[in-house]
Amino acid sequence: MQYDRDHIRNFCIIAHIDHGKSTLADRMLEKTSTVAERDMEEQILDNMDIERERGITIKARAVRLDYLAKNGEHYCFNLIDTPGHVDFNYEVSRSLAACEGALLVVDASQGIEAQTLANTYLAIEHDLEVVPVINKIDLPAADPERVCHEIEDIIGIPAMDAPRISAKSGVNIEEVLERVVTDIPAPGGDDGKPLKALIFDSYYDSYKGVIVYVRVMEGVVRPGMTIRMMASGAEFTVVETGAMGATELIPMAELSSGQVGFITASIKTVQDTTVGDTVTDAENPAEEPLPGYRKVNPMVFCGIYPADGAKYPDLREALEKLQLNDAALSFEPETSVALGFGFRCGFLGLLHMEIIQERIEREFNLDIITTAPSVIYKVTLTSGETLSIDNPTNFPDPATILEAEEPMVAANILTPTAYIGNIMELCQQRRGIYKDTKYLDTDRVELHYDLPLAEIVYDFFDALKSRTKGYASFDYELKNYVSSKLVKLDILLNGEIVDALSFIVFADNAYPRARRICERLKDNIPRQLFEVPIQAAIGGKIIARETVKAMRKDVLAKCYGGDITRKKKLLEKQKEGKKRMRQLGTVEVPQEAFMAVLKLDD
Ligand SMILES: Nc1nc2c(ncn2[C@@H]2O[C@H](COP(=O)(O)OP(=O)(O)OP(=O)(O)O)[C@@H](O)[C@H]2O)c(=O)[nH]1
Repeated sequence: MQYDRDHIRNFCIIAHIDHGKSTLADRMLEKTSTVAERDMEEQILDNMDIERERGITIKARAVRLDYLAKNGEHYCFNLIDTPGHVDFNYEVSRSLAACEGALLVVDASQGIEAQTLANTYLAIEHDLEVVPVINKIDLPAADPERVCHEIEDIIGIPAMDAPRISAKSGVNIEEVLERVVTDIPAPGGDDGKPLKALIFDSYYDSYKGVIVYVRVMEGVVRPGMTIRMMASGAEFTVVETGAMGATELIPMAELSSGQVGFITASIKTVQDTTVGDTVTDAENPAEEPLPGYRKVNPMVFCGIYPADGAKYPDLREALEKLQLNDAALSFEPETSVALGFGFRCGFLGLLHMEIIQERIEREFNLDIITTAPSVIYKVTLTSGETLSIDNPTNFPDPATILEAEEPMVAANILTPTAYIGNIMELCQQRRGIYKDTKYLDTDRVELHYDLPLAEIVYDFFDALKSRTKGYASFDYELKNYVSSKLVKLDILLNGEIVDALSFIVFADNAYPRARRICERLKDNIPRQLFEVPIQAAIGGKIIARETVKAMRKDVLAKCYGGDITRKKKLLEKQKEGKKRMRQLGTVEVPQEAFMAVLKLDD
């Protein structure tokens, strides 16, 4: 069906995690018969397995719906799904830039939370029309009246007549669809101008190459045209253009301004189609790209090694395949004395890192060992040279360092007032610098802290949740680099440095941290045939020590009598048990030890 621009609505759904964004999207697909009910798999928009299991949306997706409104006219809805986690904030901002409006879903039992605010501010910044929707009215704890007031008081947009719905049981979904028609403006744009299309997502398809999701702002794009990516400069000939159905791509002769759709052009890698870039016509290029493009840099790094060294090529293949679809994932080969050949991998944040690790293990069936996550430190040497260090092993000798700097983030913590004390204590422990407190209403505040990224990277979010019974939410963005007293802590097992366990720590915390790590390693390393000293050292000076006592474990001891098959079985079993162990020098270390080192919070 053809729609004129007045009958197009481009919008997204924004919400705090778990407030029901994906469920509402599914209901809208159903009600507009975009997907027949029998084909309706739970949460079509979340189409990765892990997403479905974890119930979180990782990548932005878009879908086109045809809606027959009460006024008897057909409307084309382009619904753009946005990721819901702080790691993916940039992708969210690009998805918003593709829209004219946003449905703001708020859980009627929870009210406004950190991501609700963060996303709403982003939407307002992008001049979107924000339409509040109160969800989960079926819950006994639902208090839609209070939540409407909250939206008016805190965000400052009218909300008293917001649709009150239950996305789960399908109550009042029609009302939401009508609001999209009446409240969200139609897109603008001029087909006569040179092409400008915003890339807001892309993924790799083994038949068509990269499928680029775009919002056309000006001009027209059609098959046969030569297009240029304005940031990367790469040029391609368009093979196909069209719209996104819920389960398939629908080819169309062209995409004109105001429309959301896809382009294929035999593009081999998503690196050529970075989110936020502008697609233009190579023969009649736009003068300026669309605003807001940013190169996304990984913030957190860790080493990934195959548990079985022979699987190194398989690990490379897995990472290459994952990267086809994930421009934010970076990796390069590295070697560790302890772990052999592996890769240094860069991620947007911890969630992103966990997702990639999980996918390598599940989708590629590889056992891997990951080293402690690290941020990028900047070091200026006495020679004047400056270094970026993403691997603790490369941290230079303290004597050669003039200045070391670490990344700071501006953190935004939303909490009921009852937990302010607990949170301040936690932030203090993590070297946070208090900025200010903003009272949102009588029982809720927003705390602002500057925190070192290294201190929140591993378990800050969990620690925050446990100190606030899950009520606080948290959001951050990279702020700047500040000078800091940093040292490299080395761990020695049986007198040998294990490079994969080295990490960088704030100098004043080095002693307690070293002691704690030695204790943890002692708990995690099983007894061996000989006594194993565990030591922590800074630049050769030992600052903590524990010992794993020797023990001889003879698995055959129980096997008196000579049944050889039983003996074999026991030996096999012992071998199984060993698989997850790693020989580090002379000592066998289980995989868990690598992560145990990082748990700061007891
Ligand atoms: N009782 C009730 N539960 C709901 C309703 N809508 C969604 N849920 C449930 O809330 C949980 C989260 O819903 P999702 O739609 O996955 O939330 P989301 O906002 O998409 O979450 P992310 O994708 O992780 O940001 C799921 O268990 C849903 O079944 C509702 O109207 N009532």
